[in-house]
Amino acid sequence: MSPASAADDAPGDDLPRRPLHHAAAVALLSWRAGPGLVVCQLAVTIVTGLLPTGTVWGTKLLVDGLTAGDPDQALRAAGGLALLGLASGVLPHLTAYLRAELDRRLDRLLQDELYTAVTGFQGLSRFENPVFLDRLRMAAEATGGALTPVTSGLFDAGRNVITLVGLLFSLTLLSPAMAGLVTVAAVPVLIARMAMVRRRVGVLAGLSATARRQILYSSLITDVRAAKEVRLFGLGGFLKGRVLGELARSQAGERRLDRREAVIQSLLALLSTAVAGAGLLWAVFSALSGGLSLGDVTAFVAAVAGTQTALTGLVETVAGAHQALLLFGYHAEVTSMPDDLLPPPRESAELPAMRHGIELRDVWFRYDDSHPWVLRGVDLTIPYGASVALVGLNGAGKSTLIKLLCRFYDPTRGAIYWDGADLRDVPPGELRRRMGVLFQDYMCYDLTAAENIAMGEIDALPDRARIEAAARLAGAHDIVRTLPRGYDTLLSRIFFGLEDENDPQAGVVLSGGQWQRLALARALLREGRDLLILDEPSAGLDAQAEHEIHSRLVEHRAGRTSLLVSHRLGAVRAADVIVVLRDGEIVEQGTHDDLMAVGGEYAELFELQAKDYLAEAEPARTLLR
Ligand SMILES: Nc1ncnc2c1ncn2[C@@H]1O[C@H](COP(=O)(O)OP(=O)(O)OP(=O)(O)O)[C@@H](O)[C@H]1O
Repeated sequence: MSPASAADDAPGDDLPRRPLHHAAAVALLSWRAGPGLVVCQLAVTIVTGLLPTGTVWGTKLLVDGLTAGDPDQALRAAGGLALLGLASGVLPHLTAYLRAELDRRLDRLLQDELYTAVTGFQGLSRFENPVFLDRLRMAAEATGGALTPVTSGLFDAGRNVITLVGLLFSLTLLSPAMAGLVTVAAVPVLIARMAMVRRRVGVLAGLSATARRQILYSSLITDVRAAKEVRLFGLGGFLKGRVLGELARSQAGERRLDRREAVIQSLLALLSTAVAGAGLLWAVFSALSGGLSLGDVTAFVAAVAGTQTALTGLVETVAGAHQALLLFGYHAEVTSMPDDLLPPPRESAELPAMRHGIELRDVWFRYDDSHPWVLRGVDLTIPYGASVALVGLNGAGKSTLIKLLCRFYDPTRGAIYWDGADLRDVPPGELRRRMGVLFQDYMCYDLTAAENIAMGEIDALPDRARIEAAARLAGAHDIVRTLPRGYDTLLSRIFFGLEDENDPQAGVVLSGGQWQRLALARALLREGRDLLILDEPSAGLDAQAEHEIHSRLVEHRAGRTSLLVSHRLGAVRAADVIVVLRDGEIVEQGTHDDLMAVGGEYAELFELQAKDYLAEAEPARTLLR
């Protein structure tokens, strides 16, 4: 296993720990998101936290003033209570606005951090690792307002603590024993709730593989690319069964959890009721024996209820925040992961323009320790200015070799040198800027034709002449020209805006070969790069287009360092060097004539293809006659 994937798997599927550390990180992020908002919320929190204590004492003064026949005290208390009532009515709205605004800013920051981290991973191995993908999904769940229980929770907890201190102080004046009992009774509630939260997040994390499969199956039901086969092969029922099966599995886990929580919550409610009941009995007996005034009893009952409410609120706040913090733990984990290429690429190193070429020295590669070798001791030179063609049967390792040249992975053993510099010492961004690449599984972007080509070099987007030149070279210009809005035609079934939706010519769907030409134009837009790599550039093209494009490419590649992968051997015969790969090993290399003279694997494949073409041509000619 590569060091990066080992780090991704360890320590298993357990939950990120250190909730207090994460709470501090969220507090710091909130401060970065809006220091003014945080200060305002703090002020509002302190005032709101003192409101219940003020109300308890205001009520006691009012009742005592009324029973003692003291109108001044009663009126002052009533006025104070009215002000407290006003504050209780207004402050929640102010709090809600401040929270929402802080959450919006925090969310932008979190998403920025997450996407910066994910786009910063230079290799591909993470994105093929299901453990990492699960963590990424959990990390993404920490955005979109999921951290509200933490940000609001920090203030809510502060408010509840202030309320509690005030009420417990009042309660201690009336009955120290009762104050102690209420506090002690809250401890098991807190412990039980925390355990419940940890368990819930643990169960949800354990179900993430189920959720991943559920998403996979349901996307197959709705994906336009799968729609043809799903209908033709009648796979709808099968896929639906899979989705519902996974759903039932995840719901069973959640159901067990809900039942367990319902039982524990009921027991905790019983405990709170018993404590409140005991307090009420004590107050009644004390009042009957003359130990407490009517105002004291009112204040006591309100204080016990207020304390229990504040304690329950505190426990719920902490529990909710704890759950969100565990999600934030995944976010913190993903955003602090080191690069998956080890050792981390040096950002400052420069890659000089190519002078001599690229050399693979005894390169061995496998995707993972558990996978078989894909490349076995490859020694290959791509000389500067030469066109090299790579051929071989399916699975021989051709695309893998290209991925290593782009440094999406590092060789497991051996090394690749660019003019003598080990690719491990070259910043991947710098390396990739030197290349134009057409991948076998190229992208079709839901963007305009011009944008689809400009994706190869986004700075060239305003330069229509350059885009057109690349399109001409790839044989795409005549196709794009005839589109309803030429280069500005949206290539998509999905319409972006309402105005587009009403335009019947808004989105255009291209054929496979037409997409192929656009993807080729994208690679050719990166003109003047040191290395041009084309992996099956004519796979989807008709015979005429293939011939036309290959003739142009032969011309274009002349004098340029290039690597061409193709199964159509007629297309590679003009290459300076043809390399035959079999099961990850180079078995032959030389010019077309050399290899034909040797009569080995290349010659055999070439003759086979040539014979097929001739055999196909013969009946066609007969038919035409
Ligand atoms: N991401 C991956 N993870 C694990 N194994 C992979 C991965 N990509 C390719 N392989 C395996 O590596 C081997 C070589 O695949 P590769 O795509 O390099 O072959 P290829 O020569 O380009 O084949 P083709 O002519 O079919 O395109 C195959 O056995 C394939 O299963």
